Amino acid sequence: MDLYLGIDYGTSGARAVVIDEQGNVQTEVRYPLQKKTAQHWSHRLWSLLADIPEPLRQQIKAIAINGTSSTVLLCDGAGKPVDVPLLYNDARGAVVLEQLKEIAPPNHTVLSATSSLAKLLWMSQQPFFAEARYLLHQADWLAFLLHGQLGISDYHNALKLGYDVEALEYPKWLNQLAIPIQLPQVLAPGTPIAEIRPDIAMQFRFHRDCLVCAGTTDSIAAFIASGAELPGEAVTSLGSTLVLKLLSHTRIEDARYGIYSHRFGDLWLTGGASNTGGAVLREFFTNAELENLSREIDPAKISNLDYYPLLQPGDRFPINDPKLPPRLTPRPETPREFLHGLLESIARIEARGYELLQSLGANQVQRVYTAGGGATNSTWTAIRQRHLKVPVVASVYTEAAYGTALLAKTKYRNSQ
Ligand SMILES: Nc1ncnc2c1ncn2[C@@H]1O[C@H](COP(=O)(O)OP(=O)(O)OP(=O)(O)O)[C@@H](O)[C@H]1O
Ligand SMILES: O=C(CO)[C@H](O)[C@H](O)CO
Repeated sequence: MDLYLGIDYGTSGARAVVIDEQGNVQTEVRYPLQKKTAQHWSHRLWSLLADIPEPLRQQIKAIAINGTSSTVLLCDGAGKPVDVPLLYNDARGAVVLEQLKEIAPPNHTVLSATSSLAKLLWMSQQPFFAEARYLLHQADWLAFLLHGQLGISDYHNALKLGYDVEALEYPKWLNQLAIPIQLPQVLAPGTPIAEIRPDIAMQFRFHRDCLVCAGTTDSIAAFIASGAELPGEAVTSLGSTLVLKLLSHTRIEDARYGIYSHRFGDLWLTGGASNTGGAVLREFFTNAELENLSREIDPAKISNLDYYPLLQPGDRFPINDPKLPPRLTPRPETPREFLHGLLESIARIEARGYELLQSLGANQVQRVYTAGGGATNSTWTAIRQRHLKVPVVASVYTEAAYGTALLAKTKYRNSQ
């Protein structure tokens, strides 16, 4: 039997899913991510591989990995990180935005405090930069651990670095930054890169010809897993963050609102990512409280509490402002009313996001699939449907790792 392994690195956890040729799940493994260091990521990678039953491991033909979008790190010529990674929502690049504005086209995706290019420019001005040879995304570095080749990425991860996903090259204006670093060579997501390193094949008993493929981002992987495939179909990832992806004939880029488009076959995956979402809910409620209190909420009733739920100042989409203050007051008397206000407010932000995408030219939303921890909340689904005014359905598969395994399978098959 030929099998395919997809690995997902999200905000709170790392997961692995093995699927067969028919797309059936053969096994699923998960670990929490507790530290924001590359060393912790690598420990988790070895644990995930070790937990896949050996008979399955031996039949895996291709592996792909997804990571959080715009989580980047610098490493030396041997692939050793020279400093801690900068996570997707790290906005310290705000201080270099004026410099970037002088060279990047107006409204370009990189003109955001959290873009990979803003992070790279910021890092290039730090003392540790002297040791750096390569800039890699989280998914690139994890795949490197398996295939051993440095400096390779995919055009989903490379979008926020400024890579031109239409012309399939780095734009000329990027050279003006003259940052002395090796930017990754960019492949189509899922492209087989190389066979798994022989020592790793030996240690974990993978077949020697198992291929490691170029990866993607966590939210695109969730989109692939969802079953959405037609223009006008969208996927909201309601995990720690709120991410919108709408399949469209039209490409849209607008840094004012943190809107960008990923290349997706012959179409565009338009959308944006907000810092609001489940991480704010988790700050105030346990998962059990979320379930129990949600059941007591009447979703047909509108909560007039108008929050902008954030854990710290700054959002990326649909308001792109690294200083945007959280708004979590007034605090009502009961936890139920407070939760109702939070769910309603996040639903408003989601609806505002889709309205913006459509007003800027994306296809009209026909249906919204949902992935992530928030997808299980039927009260929230009903509130969101009231705002979105289109059917809101659960994704066919909600695990991003499943989408990444599908990507590996499809690209492996096409390459044979
Ligand atoms: N019943 C619920 N209603 C609403 N939100 C929930 C519920 N249960 C869990 N959540 C939220 O879902 C989030 C966890 O979902 P998920 O595992 O998809 O998050 P994630 O951290 O984004 O995942 P990833 O690690 O893939 O990035 C938590 O932040 C939690 O607040
Ligand atoms: O930036 C994002 C998607 O474009 C997400 O917020 C991040 O990947 C974490 O899920």
